[in-house]
Amino acid sequence: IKDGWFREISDMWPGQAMTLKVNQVLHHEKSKYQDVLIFESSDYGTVLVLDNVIQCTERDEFSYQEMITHLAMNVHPDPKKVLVIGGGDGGVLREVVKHPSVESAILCDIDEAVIRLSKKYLPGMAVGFQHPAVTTFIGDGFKFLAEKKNEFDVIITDSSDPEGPAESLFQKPYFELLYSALKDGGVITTQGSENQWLHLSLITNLKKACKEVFPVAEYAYTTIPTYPSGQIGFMVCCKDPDRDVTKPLRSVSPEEEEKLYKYYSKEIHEAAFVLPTFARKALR
Ligand SMILES: NCCCN[C@H]1CC[C@H](N)CC1
Repeated sequence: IKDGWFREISDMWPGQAMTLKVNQVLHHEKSKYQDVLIFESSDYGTVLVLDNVIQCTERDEFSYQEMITHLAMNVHPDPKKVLVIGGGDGGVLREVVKHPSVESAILCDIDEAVIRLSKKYLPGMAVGFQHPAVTTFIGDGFKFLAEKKNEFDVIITDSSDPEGPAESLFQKPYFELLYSALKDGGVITTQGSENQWLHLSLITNLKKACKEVFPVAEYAYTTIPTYPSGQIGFMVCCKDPDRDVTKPLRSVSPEEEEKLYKYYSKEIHEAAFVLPTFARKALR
């Protein structure tokens, strides 16, 4: 933080940096895995930063948390058992438990500090931990998954970026673990390494790795002001070769949508998979 501004400078997005005006630093510590910074911004509410990378802000987190969750949940006919890898701020859990079909929602995050500090400073996201169907594990998601076979209907990988503790969650062996931990017809979403403006080659490789493991693998994106270039993408994959993940299997009325969501809707679900020509060509 310099002269009252936080600057998200990283070699993952060369020559550009989101800056947010800081009112006050609320907490700063070195956890076992990463540097954890939480500050009160002037216009985006409380902000969580890990290793100098913005993870979420109170003002726009709903875009990411809703889309990474409901793009998966709404293309599964009856999701009962859900796993979240990462997601220590609790926002994805808050979204998962909006689905009445959910009997068990398990979260596995490697860093207890993120969970502890989200509960203290980000109550609007950490509310997800309070639901009775939720169980939380602290540990390496990669190792956690290796012991699970044919267990989950939906697995959401809500991780930080490929540089850091989440590195192994962007490689093919991880997608093989996801595949075997899913029941038949299971669905996964993962944070798709940033966006089409910055990392099109990374996304091309990610989609290729997913297609070697899953019969269905599609890339979708959402707009979110505080992520680099104002958007972030997701891989959405399914074990069922006949599932069209670009259209929700289940949806509610527009009135009900306005009660449940601030970003997601069945129209946005379909639009999220419509890519600009340069990206569509690269991801063909
Ligand atoms: N639930 C927190 C979101 C974590 N995902 C982020 C995606 C964009 C990245 N630059 C940082 C992590």
